[in-house]
Parts: sequence; structure tokens; C-alpha cells
Amino acid sequence: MNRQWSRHLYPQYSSASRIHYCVRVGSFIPSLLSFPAQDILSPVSRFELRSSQISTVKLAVSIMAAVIINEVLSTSGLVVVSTLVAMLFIRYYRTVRESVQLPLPPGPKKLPLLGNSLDMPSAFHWITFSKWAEQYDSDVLHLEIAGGNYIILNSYQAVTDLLEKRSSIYSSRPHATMLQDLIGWDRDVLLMPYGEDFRAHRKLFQQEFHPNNSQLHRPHEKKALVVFLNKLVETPEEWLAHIKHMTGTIILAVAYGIHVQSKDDPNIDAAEKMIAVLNTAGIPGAFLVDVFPILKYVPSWFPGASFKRKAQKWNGILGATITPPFMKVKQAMANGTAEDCFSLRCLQNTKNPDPRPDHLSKEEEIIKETVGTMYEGGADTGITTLRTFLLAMMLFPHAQREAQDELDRVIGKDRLPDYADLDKDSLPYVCAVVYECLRWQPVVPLAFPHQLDADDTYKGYYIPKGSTIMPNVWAILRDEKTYGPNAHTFEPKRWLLKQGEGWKLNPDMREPTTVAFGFGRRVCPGKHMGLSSFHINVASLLHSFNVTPPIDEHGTPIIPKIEYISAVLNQPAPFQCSIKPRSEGHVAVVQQALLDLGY
Ligand code: HEM
Repeated sequence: MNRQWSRHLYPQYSSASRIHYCVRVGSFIPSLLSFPAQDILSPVSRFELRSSQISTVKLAVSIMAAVIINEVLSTSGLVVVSTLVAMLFIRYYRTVRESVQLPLPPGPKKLPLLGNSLDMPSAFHWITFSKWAEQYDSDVLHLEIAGGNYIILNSYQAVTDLLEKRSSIYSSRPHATMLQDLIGWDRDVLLMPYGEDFRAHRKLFQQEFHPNNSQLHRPHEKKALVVFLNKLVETPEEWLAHIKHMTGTIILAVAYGIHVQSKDDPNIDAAEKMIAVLNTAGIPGAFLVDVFPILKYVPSWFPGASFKRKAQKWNGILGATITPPFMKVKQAMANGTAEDCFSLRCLQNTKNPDPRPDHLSKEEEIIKETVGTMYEGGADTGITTLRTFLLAMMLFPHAQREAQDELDRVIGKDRLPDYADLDKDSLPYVCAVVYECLRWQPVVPLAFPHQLDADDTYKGYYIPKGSTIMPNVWAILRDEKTYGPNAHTFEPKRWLLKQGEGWKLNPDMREPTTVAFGFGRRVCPGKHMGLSSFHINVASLLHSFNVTPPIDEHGTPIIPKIEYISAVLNQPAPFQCSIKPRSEGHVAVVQQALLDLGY
């Protein structure tokens, strides 16, 4: 009967030609399913198949499909099908065995059990990784620490090929036991694994911080900047406190519509304490429990378990910082008194709000978490870029002079620069100073680590699922092949071409923002805001002030060293700096700007 069914289907063909026809039909099946043999063999992705081997597998699958179509329902066909399936598997197994087993990327020699634990530098990992890349002549390195795989990507090509082009599998985050399990930072967006919740957070971020929405944030940025410039006129020696206050002011206004106090604001203090915990517990390897997660079960009274006691002390700090201001917005929204802000905009679009003003639905929790990450992502990064800028201006005065000449020519002395002046054609040298700060001392020199969700192969190497991927942003931005032999010095001119009396940006130079803000689906969602904020700050500071080394009691300038602290962020070691108005006229402009704001 089955045979009859088969004949009925192909009445015009003889038995032999039927088989031939089916082989042809079968051979289409892989292409219909857009069959790359590699995909079928994905469980063994550690093996790369030669093209002849791929053809063999394709042929075998085609024959099998053909015979199934022709014979599957016939009794004798069952024997044929079983034999062919068995043959296919034997062939498949041989193919795999014969295939070339790919090595892991190169790296320092591993010791039994310890792997590379002893090779790991205690600080400035990015510099050591960069030297290893040269030593092993590879832009992709492999390290093994406590049984975990670490892949270091040292070139623009490698980060683009993997983190950008294969972002569907390179966008998770490694688990941070101390922060997530012990300190309760488990719902933090920055650390969240790639998945549905992450995508929900990202959507909110992207909507809010899309460049088209910059007009929502710029009034806050501009106001905080003018206040900052005036504080610099009054108490220039407190410049660092003023920078921190400006950054906190902008974030809290954008996030929650909070108007901070001019000094000792409790919201800024709370947020800074939270960031301090993140900066301590987030340093890779700072706590052994991150390397050996089993240690989290050690009781806190156990000798050497001080990490548990610290974790208990810090536990809950995230919730205690981000929940109260968010609840206030929700309550103010119910009363009709809420200020326009990121939280309010999201709450107004909520499909499933909890009607109770002191409770949050799942959707509202996601908004709270997203908004709460703004301080983590935006505060210290902004402060650090400005500190690097001030350091560079003291150490490389020619760059400062050149930028000020350009500002005097384009803006004049009677007004402050505005966002409209920041386009690349108007102030190319100032733009080059911004680029050079981001390149010379990238704020996040290893970005934040990504995690690979599936086995992968690259440049003939095997990259195991679960590997922690560390893009070496520092190495990419100091690459001598791209930036020349003076890649290690601060030189804005590298971004420029001479044009008449002035400059224009060199279109052939890849902008540092393509690297300094991270990669793929984890790229910094505050990139546009962070960049434009830094840009207007640099332009305004250079327009109105001179930044010079402080003078000692003998009248000698104290030239600061280029000294950085190795942590999650690449922060300059504390330094002193003198910030003085360029003239009385410049002071008048800064003060007038404050009056114009209604102060
Ligand atoms: C100069 C300023 C900034 C720099 C250099 C910077 C840099 C970075 C980098 C390198 C990453 C990691 C990307 C990756 O994993 O591939 C990141 C992530 C992040 N940034 Fe920024 N950022 C800046 C400003 C901001 C601002 C202003 C905000 C908030 C408005 C922000 C929010 C975030 C968040 C939430 C993440 C985590 C994204 C995720 O895990 O998916 N950043 N940033």
C-alpha cells in the first residue's frame, strides 16, 4: 500500500528514475533549510570541517532524504532507511574524528589546576594583555583562571568581528558572585545576562537616550554647567567637588526630576556611596569568591570570611538608593505634581501599572532598575573624562592654546559656546581634544566584560561557550599601526588635516567613540549623552579658563605625573590643578549666563 502511495505520487516515473528524482529532491532539502553543514554539526563546533567533508555530509543527508521520501512507508524500505541512517552516522562520526581539532587561542602557558592564575597582573591588566598580544603575535588571547576561560580581544578587527558582527552570542555578562549573590545587585542592568529582561531595560534606555531626544536633557546639562563655571570662578580649588556636583545634578534631574542642594545633597551622597561599593566589589579578582563562587557558602564568622561581613554591610544599598526617588516620582505622578523626567516618561507609558502608589508592578520595577543604572553608568565615567582632560591640558599646554585660539576665532569672547557650535566643522580642534582624551586614557580600558553564549570558532581558534570576553579598549586605542609611533602621547592633531589657516577633522580616522563606549548589543546606552556632555564641558572650560599646574611656595610649577589608578575605571591618581578665568571679560560672560538662567 505504501508502495502504491509512492507510485501514486510519481506515476510517470520508473522505480529507478523515481529514486533518481528523489535524490534530486532530497538534495534540495538542505538548501531549502538553508543548510550549512556546520550548523548541523554545531554540537561539535570545536571542529572545523574541510569543504570535501562538508560535501560528504551533504550528500549523505541528501540520499537519506531521498530514500525517506521514496521508501519510508514501505516495509523493505525500512531496512534500506535504517542501513543508510547507520551509514550516515558512521560517516558523520568519521568525518568529525578526521576533522581538524581547533586549538584555543594562544596565551601564556597554563599550569595544571592553576591555569594562568599566577600570570595575572595585579593591576593595569590592559597593558599586560597588550604585551602578551605582541609576544604571542595574536590579537586574540586565551587565559584560564580557576577553570574559567578568558578571551582577550586586542584589535579593532577582532572586537568588530566578534562583539559587533556576532553580537547575538557575545552579549551576555559573566556572573559576579560578590555583587550579584552576596550584595544583592542581582537585578542590576550593567551585570544582567542577555535575555528578555535585559532587552526590556535596553529598550527604555534607547528610547530615552536616542540622539533625537537630546533636547530633553540639554537644558539640565546646560544649567548644571553654568552653575559649575560660576563655582569655579568663586572657589577654583574645589574643582573636583564642583565636577562631582555637576555630574550628580544632571543625572538626578534627568532621572527623577530632583533639584539637588547646592552643597551636601543627600541624594548625591547616597548615590556616591552606592558607586563606591560598585567600584570596590566590581574590580575583577578583588574578592576570591568571584573566582571560586563556592566560597559564598562559607559562614560569615569563618576565619578569612571578611568578604561575607562586607557583603552583609553593603547588602541592600542599591535598593535603598534607587527605590525612594523612584517611588516619589510615582506618587507625584498620582498627585499630578511630578516633574518631567526619565522615570515619569516611562511610567506614563506603562501598560500594566500597579494602582497602589506604594507598590510597583513588574513593568514598573524594570523602569526603576533602568533609571537606577544611570548613576552607575554615567557618574564616574563623566567625572573621570573631565579629570583626564584637565590633566592633559596641564601637561600639553600647546593643545590648550590651539583650542583656545579656535574658540576665540569662532565663538568670540562675548558668549559661551553652545551645542550648535559643537558640530565638527565649526570647532574641529576642540573636537580633536575631546577625541584625544577618550583615546589617550580610555575611561573603561577593558569595557565591561561580555560573556559568550555558544561555542564559537574564530581565525582557526576554538572559543568555548561561557568564556568571559575582555575587549582591550586601551590596546586598540593605543595601536601604533592606526595612530602612529606617537600613539602613547596626547596629540589632538592626529585627528586633523590642515585647511587654510585652520583645521578640519580627518575623515579617514576612525572616531574613538566606536571603541571607547563599548560594543555590540552592550554598547553604552548613554553614549550620545556622555559624549555631548563632555564636549560642551570641554569647550566651555577652555573658552573661559586657563588650566595650569599649581605653583609651589617658590613660584615653581608643580608638574603632575601621568599617574593612573588601576580599577574598573581608568582614573587619574589625585592631582592638583589651577583653574583661573582667562580675563575679567570671561568672568562677566560666565556670570551673565547664570543671570540669564534666572539665578
Ligand atoms: C564619557 C562617558 C561614558 C563612557 C566613556 C561610557 C562607557 C561605557 C562602556 C565602555 C560601557 C560598557 C559597554 C560594553 O560592555 O561593551 C558602558 C556601559 C553602560 N553605560 Fe556608559 N559610558 C559613559 C556615559 C554613560 C552615561 C551618561 C550613561 C547613562 C545615561 C551610561 C550608561 C551606561 C549603562 C547603563 C551601561 C551598561 C550597558 C549594558 O550593560 O548593557 N554611560 N558605558
